[in-house]
Parts: sequence; structure tokens; C-alpha cells
Amino acid sequence: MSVTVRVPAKVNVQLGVGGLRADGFHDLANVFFAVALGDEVTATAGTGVTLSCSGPDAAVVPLDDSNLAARAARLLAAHHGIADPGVHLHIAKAIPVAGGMAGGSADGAAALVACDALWGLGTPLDTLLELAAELGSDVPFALVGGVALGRGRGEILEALPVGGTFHWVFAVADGGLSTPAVFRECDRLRDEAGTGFGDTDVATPDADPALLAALADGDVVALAGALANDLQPAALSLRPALADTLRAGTEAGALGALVSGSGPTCAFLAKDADAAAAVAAALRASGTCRAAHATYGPVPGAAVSARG
Ligand SMILES: C[C@@](CO)(OP(=O)(O)O)[C@H](O)COP(=O)(O)OP(=O)(O)OC[C@H]1O[C@@H](n2ccc(N)nc2=O)[C@H](O)[C@@H]1O
Ligand SMILES: Nc1ncnc2c1ncn2[C@@H]1O[C@H](COP(=O)(O)OP(=O)(O)O)[C@@H](O)[C@H]1O
Repeated sequence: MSVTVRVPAKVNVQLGVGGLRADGFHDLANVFFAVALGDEVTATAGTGVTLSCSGPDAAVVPLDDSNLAARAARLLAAHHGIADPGVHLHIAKAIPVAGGMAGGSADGAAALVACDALWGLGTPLDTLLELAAELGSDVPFALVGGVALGRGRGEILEALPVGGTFHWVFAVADGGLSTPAVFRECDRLRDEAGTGFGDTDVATPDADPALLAALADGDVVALAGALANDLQPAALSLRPALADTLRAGTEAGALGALVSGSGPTCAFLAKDADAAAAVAAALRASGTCRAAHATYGPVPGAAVSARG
């Protein structure tokens, strides 16, 4: 018997970053947006927790116990008192690795849902969300999908209304960026600017009302104008060539452009599907990225797509 779960990647249409907290995290106003570009995780009965991975980035996905899908399976089993869990997890990976699109988090969320179904546990969503938050700040959102405001370190979610479908292009960079390194660089840049970086110096961020209205109205021009990422200066500082990628997509007609989360993937908002296809083609031709994918959203979170 097997269960396949499809799970989306995310882009942060707003990423407001507060000061460094005593626990090493930052308070966020994190407006997550789930896109159709996604992974599939298939859980099959097995012995122990084993992993395999396919897709263009498979070689750089860790297949040991550090993989978020394996951690999720073990955490769910422990929660239910299953001492010796048995599952093989295959990850069909389309989400760029270490790209700021929460691919590992997506696989963690997908493994929770897949193992829950395979083992017939019927775990309530609230419990899955708590387990997800233990795995990482981005994992709860991958369970719910759609568009949501994440507060705290991003794990306290509130679903947001959206008035339509938006068309996106993602430009994948060569190599990834480490999320903690990008947060550290954000703190360093703030310190250097003399504004302080601790949570007593930096105001707690809040969602931008203009951005929320643009989402609710399905207004692509207004959303493009409101896109904002406080981690972008840090990502550009660590990877200056991303400025060329952002410029290439904008020159090709994208209405808005930003670094996705901690990067280095760059995200472009397009007027419609045809415009997105044109921006993706221009980005591929520009030589400023490794690959470019046109997609759309919002889409739902991790859900069973097939049973075998
Ligand atoms: C930046 C964001 C934006 O959605 O995602 P990515 O762009 O990396 O995908 C997230 O905040 C990443 O979430 P996630 O990748 O789950 O991070 P975690 O595993 O919880 O934390 C990894 C490390 O990132 C830093 N971190 C993470 C979240 C947060 N609110 N403040 C932080 O400072 C901390 O250094 C932490 O030790
Ligand atoms: N299932 C997984 N897929 C990808 N990376 C994973 C996975 N599990 C753990 N990782 C580790 O997490 C790191 C961050 O990966 P990822 O979640 O893709 O990026 P980001 O945090 O930028 O969104 C990777 O470099 C890898 O070492």
C-alpha cells in the first residue's frame, strides 16, 4: 500500500523581519503564498524510515535522518507512541533546494500527511500543525497552503482572503543560500547602518494593509507594487548577481520582482499566463539564472493525491 501527497512551494509576498530574539529567531510578518510548483512525497510500508529522491536537484538532497521528511515521520510516530515506525518515503523533487521556497519544509508537511494516512492515524489538523511547528517555522504553512499571514517566527497562521489567481515566474539560481546565514547578514547590515538589530531596537513588523487589499481584490498591479522582503538586502549582499536576475525579469515585462524568502530564487509577478511564459523565456535567454519556471497560485496545502 502507498500514499502520495502533493505539496506546494511558497513565495513570501511580504516578509517583514523584526529584531533578533533571545531564542535566535526573528519575529516576522510573513505573508506566505502557495504556488503550483511543488513536490510529491510517496509513503510506502517499509522497515525503519528510509528515503529516496528524484528530480534535477536530487543529488543535493540529504537522504539521512536530517531530511525533514524523515524527521516528520519519526516525530509523528513518536507522538503516537509508535516505537519502531516502518515507512519508505520517496520525494519527487521539483522545488529548488535551499532556494527560499521552503522545499524541505514542504516535504516535512507532506510526510506528516502521507504517514498519517499510511498508518491510519487520523491525527487532527491542530495536532499536525503543532508537530509541523516543531519541525520548522515554515512547515505549518505547507500544511494549510493558500495565502496566510505568519506571525511569531512564522508558525502562527491566519488564513487570508484572495480574490483571484496570480501568475508567477521563479528564476532558480546556481547553488543555494543558507537561511540562518541570510538572517545573520540582515542583522549585520542593520547593525552597520546604526539602527540596531535586537528585538528592543527593531519594531515588530505588521502586514501591509495595501498588500492585504491587493490580495483580497485579486489586483495584480497593486500586489506587484506592494511586494516587500526585508531579507532581500541581505540576500543581495551575499549574492550580488541576483540584482542582474531581478533586472532581467523586470525588463522582460514582469510587473513586480523580489527575492523569494531568504533566496536565492527570484520571484516575478506577471499580468497573466502568457506574460509569465514570456518572462520565463526571457529569463532563460538572459543567462542570469539556471532555470526559470512559470506557475500560478494560490493553491491548497499538502493533500493526498493518489493511493496505491
Ligand atoms: C526565511 C523563511 C521565510 O518564510 O523561509 P526560507 O526563505 O528560508 O524558505 C523562513 O522564515 C525560514 O523558515 P525555516 O526554514 O522553517 O526556518 P527554521 O528551520 O525554523 O529556522 C532556521 C534558522 O533560521 C533563522 N530564523 C528562522 C525563522 C525566523 N522567524 N527567524 C530566524 O531567525 C534562525 O537562525 C533559525 O535557526
Ligand atoms: N526534504 C528536503 N529537501 C530539501 N532540502 C532538505 C530536505 N530536508 C532537509 N533539507 C536541508 O535543508 C536545507 C534547506 O533546504 P530548503 O528547505 O530546500 O530551502 P529553504 O530553507 O531556502 O527554503 C537544504 O540545504 C538541505 O540540507
